[in-house]
Amino acid sequence: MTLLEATDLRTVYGDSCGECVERTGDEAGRNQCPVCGSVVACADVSLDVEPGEVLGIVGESGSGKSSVAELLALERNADATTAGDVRLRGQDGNLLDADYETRHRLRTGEIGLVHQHIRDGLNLEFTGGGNVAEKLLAAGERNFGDVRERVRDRFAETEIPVDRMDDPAETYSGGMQRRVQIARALATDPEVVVLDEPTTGLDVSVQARVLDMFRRIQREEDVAAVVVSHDLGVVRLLADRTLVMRHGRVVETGLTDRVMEDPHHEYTQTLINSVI
Ligand SMILES: Nc1ncnc2c1ncn2[C@@H]1O[C@H](COP(=O)(O)OP(=O)(O)OP(=O)(O)O)[C@@H](O)[C@H]1O
Repeated sequence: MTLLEATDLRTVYGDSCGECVERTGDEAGRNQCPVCGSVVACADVSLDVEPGEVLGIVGESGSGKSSVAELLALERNADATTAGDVRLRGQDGNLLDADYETRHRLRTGEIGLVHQHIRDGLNLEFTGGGNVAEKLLAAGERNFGDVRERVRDRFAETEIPVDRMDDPAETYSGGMQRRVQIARALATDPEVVVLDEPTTGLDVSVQARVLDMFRRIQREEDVAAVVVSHDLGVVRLLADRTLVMRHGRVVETGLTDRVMEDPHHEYTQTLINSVI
């Protein structure tokens, strides 16, 4: 049974004139409405994630990936800017319409998010361990000893030196901060984690180690994930299925191996050729 299902996700920045969606997208070759200037960050985006599956979302900068990630991670609710339907197995109704408390509960318990920018995902003045503990406390854990034990386990699993647990996160290297973010996202054993550009700001050798670490944990714990990246290599390494975005629309979707080896859409072909 599908774990996470999203239908017709849409985010439009600006006072939409009503023609924005039909005047933008892949065929129109732009994401900005020529009539009113609104930016259609994403529209008509539908996807599903099976339990334990990794879905990749790839596309160039500005193609709408983070906008989709924000909606999937329940960072936003339906408002004048956004629309769509997000459902999680075992939960009632469209979660974009859910009240604040329900979304907060799901964000602390069932859906983890690794933000693109460290500053959005971590409080750098807190200790590294405190950043992970905060998530457990928000989810209702009250026993200090259990919280510390859990943080220690997550540090070990994400390969952060446990003896740095009580140091401020701002004293960590970029790779360690990214690992803390992943440890935090996984702290409460969520059903699904959304990783938005997990390699941003890391040099290549650190990127590879962080991705290998995530892949190992993802497989061991069988947690589902949505991995958003402009980097085909990241998606190729992690994702079972891949969705390609351009100008706020999905232009191709399929098994990652198929998309990489036999891309159907001209844009996907260009993306792949630019890497080879
Ligand atoms: N707050 C905002 N106000 C206006 N436009 C925005 C806002 N946030 C994003 N956009 C625009 O929406 C479009 C999609 O942005 P989004 O961040 O979702 O793309 P992306 O594929 O994740 O790119 P990147 O990897 O560079 O973040 C872009 O054209 C962007 O400029």
